[in-house]
Amino acid sequence: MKGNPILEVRDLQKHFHLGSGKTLKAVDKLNISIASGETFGLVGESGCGKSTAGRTIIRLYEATGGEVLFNGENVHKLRGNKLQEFRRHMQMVFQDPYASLNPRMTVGNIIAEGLDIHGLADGKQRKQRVSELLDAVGLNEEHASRFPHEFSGGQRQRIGIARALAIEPQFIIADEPISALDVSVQAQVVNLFKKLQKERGLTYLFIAHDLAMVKHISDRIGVMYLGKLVEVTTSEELYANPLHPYTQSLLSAIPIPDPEVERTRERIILEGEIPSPLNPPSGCPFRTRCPKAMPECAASMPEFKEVQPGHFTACHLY
Ligand SMILES: Nc1ncnc2c1ncn2[C@@H]1O[C@H](COP(=O)(O)OP(=O)(O)OP(=O)(O)O)[C@@H](O)[C@H]1O
Repeated sequence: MKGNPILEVRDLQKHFHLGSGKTLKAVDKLNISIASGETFGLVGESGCGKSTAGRTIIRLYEATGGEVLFNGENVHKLRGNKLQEFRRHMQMVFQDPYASLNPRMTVGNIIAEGLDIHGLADGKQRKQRVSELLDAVGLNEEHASRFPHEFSGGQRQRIGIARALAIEPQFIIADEPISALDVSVQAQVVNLFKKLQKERGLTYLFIAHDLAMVKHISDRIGVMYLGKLVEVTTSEELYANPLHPYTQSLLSAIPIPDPEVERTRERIILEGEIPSPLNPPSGCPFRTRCPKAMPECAASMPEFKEVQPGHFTACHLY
């Protein structure tokens, strides 16, 4: 990690208590530090707890346990003005650019919502800010009077990004912001995130299930499985030297454009489905699908530790 942490997540837990009296541990003792100006990619299959982690960090959900420190302050203890201030500094971009924009509001009013809530600009100044924001995300000021349905998926996500930027946050949680978009526009939106980061010194938590795209934006990547982090390291290191068998299988599923390499390389096909988080396996949560599982994997949960400089994993092989 480069620089001082802006966000520190310590032993974060989010449990859902279901009607049946059962408890679903969607996020189980998550630890992440993110430096100012860094992009941390959080990846894993559907249902592993990525969105719940993001929503608990930004306090859309109350945490069951652990803490989230933002600029050194415990987010889940903030009240009143301090909470309001935190809400200004951390914003979220959602996955579905169709569902997350109010269809009855003009684009200008959607983008200015944060300015209105926080009383940051009105009249001419508000209009000016909206037009600057549209420009920053590659749209133009005429778009302000239109409605979301008049735009393509990629353009709508640009509007969602402009809305998040309006109150000049330091930190953005992007929850699968490109998953709903056509492959051809995914790279454009990733490039927009990168450009905005450079211009504004933003820090990102970038949530994705697709390891291929996340590589292009992340400085470091954390891989999640059944509510737990199984591996964290830099993007380059994760691709060059994945340690956890789960990461190895995710990487082996990414197609390689060179047919000769693609034909000869080994694919790791995981057997079975992800176990239900309501009834997780004993020991390591991945052991029921792991091609390298050993008896001790059922007996105890491996410790999450630094096995090479800056490279952390939770696996009994190391
Ligand atoms: N509000 C909720 N009430 C009960 N269970 C929930 C709730 N939200 C999420 N879950 C459960 O928590 C687990 C983690 O879900 P989450 O949406 O965080 O995963 P994810 O990795 O982001 O998946 P996806 O990419 O499909 O959104 C899942 O088993 C899910 O069913």
